[in-house]
Amino acid sequence: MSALPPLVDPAPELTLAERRRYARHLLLADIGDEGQRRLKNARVLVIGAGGLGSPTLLYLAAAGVGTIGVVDDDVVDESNLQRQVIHGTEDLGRFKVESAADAVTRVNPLVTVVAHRTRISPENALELVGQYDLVLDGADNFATRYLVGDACEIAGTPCVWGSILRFDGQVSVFWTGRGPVYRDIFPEPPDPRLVPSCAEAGVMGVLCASIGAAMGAEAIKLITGRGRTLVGRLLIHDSLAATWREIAIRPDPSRTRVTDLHARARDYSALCGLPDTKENAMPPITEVPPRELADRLSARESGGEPDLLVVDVREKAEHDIVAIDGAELVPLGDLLGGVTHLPREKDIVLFCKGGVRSEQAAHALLDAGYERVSHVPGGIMAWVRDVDPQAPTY
Ligand SMILES: Nc1ncnc2c1ncn2[C@@H]1O[C@H](COP(=O)(O)OP(=O)(O)OP(=O)(O)O)[C@@H](O)[C@H]1O
Repeated sequence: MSALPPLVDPAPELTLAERRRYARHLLLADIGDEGQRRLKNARVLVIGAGGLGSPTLLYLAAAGVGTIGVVDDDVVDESNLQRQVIHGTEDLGRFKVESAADAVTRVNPLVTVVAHRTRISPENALELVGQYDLVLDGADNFATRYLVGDACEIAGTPCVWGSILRFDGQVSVFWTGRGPVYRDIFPEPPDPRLVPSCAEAGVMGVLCASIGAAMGAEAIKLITGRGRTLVGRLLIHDSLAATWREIAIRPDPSRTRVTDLHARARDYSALCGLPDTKENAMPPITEVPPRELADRLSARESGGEPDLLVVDVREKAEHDIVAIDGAELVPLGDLLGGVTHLPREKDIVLFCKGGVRSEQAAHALLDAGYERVSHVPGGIMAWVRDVDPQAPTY
């Protein structure tokens, strides 16, 4: 097997407590005392304490990776617990980085965990990545994947990348100078209509363990310089068929290297949810707060507001959990794909779960020549909070 040189120098020595704890690693010829000391000296940044971040963080901690950074700005939601096993029911509503940091310390108090309670963005990505030897990308959106891939390319840092959707997963290692990077394999951001998120399409929870464990193994091999890594290979897992296959991947020599994250800010923000820079900002969409929408829907009931058309751009499965009476369901993909044509004379108010998809739908309608288009900031989650607090959330 052709191994890469170890990423990290060994720490001077292991303590007695460490020797006891890592005894089963010390027995392995390919880890042993030296490999364990390299793990002790390693600094690894995990992007996202969600589905993939959960198992990778727990296993990296258990394995004795000396410094583990975790970056996330989200809080634990009930719908996360089906797969984000680093969080428990008692952690609902807590910041994920805080809940994850507590879990890491419970698993292994000998490692240091650094909680970065923020969203990785073009402004902070290089500074964050620059503090670590290795990055594990467990984010759930393309904007972040491109951003993390670009930041790692600029910093020369290897990135263990994983992705999951429904019953399928993929994993690889991107490392400039050694093999391809994310943009070599996925040169252009995909059409947002073709890339549903797990929140829209669903994901089998246990898949996080399969892909997260593969990511953790790559991290250990990179740090210790043992085994054959996934540099130059993309592993594709179909859990329904119980197959793992691999394809060879290589750098694209014609690709222009990314050297400036800010120049790419539009790419990231256009994809999903990262803030636009001032020069790239799209015109703001008129906002209809939930209470105002409730008033307008009541007015429509009694004959006022005859032109009001409220459109829910979420998926049917989400609509089945919680809905707004009197709204019409037109999933974003159908709306953008032209499957459904909304009447131009209506006063259209769009909403989704949190306000991202409805804003995207609003821009598409305005681009298509519609004039009376607005959306509900914060989506149905804000509606539940402000208008219908008894309704279920997800
Ligand atoms: N730019 C980013 N910076 C920091 N954390 C991020 C960024 N993008 C995504 N994440 C985090 O990555 C994690 C991904 O987790 P996961 O794929 O399980 O989805 P989720 O957002 O928790 O759940 P759902 O999509 O079902 O609402 C989330 O906790 C999310 O907050």
